[in-house]
Amino acid sequence: MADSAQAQKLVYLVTGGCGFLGEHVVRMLLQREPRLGELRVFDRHLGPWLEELKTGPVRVTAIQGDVTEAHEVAAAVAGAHVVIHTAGLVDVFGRASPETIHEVNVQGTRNVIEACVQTGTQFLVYTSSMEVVGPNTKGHPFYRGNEDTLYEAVHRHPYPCSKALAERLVLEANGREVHGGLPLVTCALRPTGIYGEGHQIMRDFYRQGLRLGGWLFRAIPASVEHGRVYVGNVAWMHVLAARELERRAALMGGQVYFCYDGSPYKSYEDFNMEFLGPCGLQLVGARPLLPYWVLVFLAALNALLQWLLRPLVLYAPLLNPYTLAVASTTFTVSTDKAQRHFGYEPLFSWEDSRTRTILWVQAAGSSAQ
Ligand SMILES: NC(=O)C1=CN([C@@H]2O[C@H](COP(=O)(O)OP(=O)(O)OC[C@H]3O[C@@H](n4cnc5c(N)ncnc54)[C@H](O)[C@@H]3O)[C@@H](O)[C@H]2O)C=CC1
Ligand SMILES: CC(C)CCC[C@@H](C)[C@H]1CC[C@H]2[C@@H]3[C@H](O)CC4=CC(=O)CC[C@]4(C)[C@H]3CC[C@]12C
Repeated sequence: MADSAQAQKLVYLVTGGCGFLGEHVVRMLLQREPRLGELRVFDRHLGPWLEELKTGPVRVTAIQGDVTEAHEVAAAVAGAHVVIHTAGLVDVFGRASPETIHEVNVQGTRNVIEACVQTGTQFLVYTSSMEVVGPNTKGHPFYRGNEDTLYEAVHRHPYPCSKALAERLVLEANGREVHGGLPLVTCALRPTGIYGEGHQIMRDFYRQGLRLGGWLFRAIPASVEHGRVYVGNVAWMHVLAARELERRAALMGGQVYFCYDGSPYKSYEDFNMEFLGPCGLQLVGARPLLPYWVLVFLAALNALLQWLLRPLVLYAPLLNPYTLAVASTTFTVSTDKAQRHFGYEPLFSWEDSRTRTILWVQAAGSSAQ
């Protein structure tokens, strides 16, 4: 990827390329990366939509594989110039065991790093999460913070623990010598709560509202701000970061970047209503209908039931002590680091992001998608 090879076509690998974010990264690369020569999409479950991409000018290679299998990862990485590692087990509901979450998120990331080192792939962008910072278990607010804001990051839940460990591995790997003698250049992107087309929890809230006759009931005070970012902008940030890692290796290598855009600061529920409202739902109550201690009790009861029922059935409701703590603690970012370091500007305005999401909720809510 030297100056003389400006026209060189590059091979990109996207792990988790069939997930909610991964699919947007894949489509964004195809639309906006002029140097793309081959796109490898690696996922445990390949989506049927990949077939339609194979007819375009860029070679799209679908690879069914598991990031926990080092040899499968190494085979997929071999010959790639850039890896965008989005694959992960996103589970804060207790569906998977802590061991499985660790295996996929930490060992999987270790496998990706080692594959880059062994095969000589020099550029790695990792999808981290706001959760590597917080909210912490003490419920301290993180109000319009940035990458340098001091915050007591205390993790107990397996998901944020795994993302924090994996992020550290990626950052520590920056500068390692890869096969061929060049240095590995890595960075980590930390999205806040991602929304947009394909957001399953949003679809679930919509369906639940429809079942309740069009009503949703406020659980969290409107004053609690929750950071959200549109999936198209998160994808765009990945594409830009991957593109600029080579040119700005000294500046970007080993750095973390929060993902941000023009989405407004609101509570989790009020933000969701930006989409669910136009789809005909109403949020009842200016204040939470239940006192907070009742929610704490219900969340604890859900956790107990999950544990008791585990031998018989998987009981994994949205409300548990961890999700309640995340939803009821202010966590918002305000930063321009990605703009300063690699020229990121959101590709989609808030109005555009909102419209696209509303159209998707309407379509997804009424189909079996
Ligand atoms: N959804 C959100 O709000 C946020 C997500 N993130 C991170 O973004 C990344 C993508 O998340 P989403 O798209 O929301 O999740 P997702 O569950 O929709 O996508 C993850 C993809 O990874 C694949 N995958 C899981 N285990 C795998 C394995 N062992 N081997 C190969 N592929 C595997 C899944 O099949 C899936 O296609 C994750 O790393 C997550 O931690 C970060 C912040 C917020
Ligand atoms: C009435 C209930 C208390 C409402 C429950 C909402 C929760 C299911 C969601 C509230 C906040 C979400 C999390 C947040 O957006 C940050 C995240 C980052 C990630 O990396 C993965 C997803 C998530 C943990 C996200 C999950 C759902 C919530 C807990």
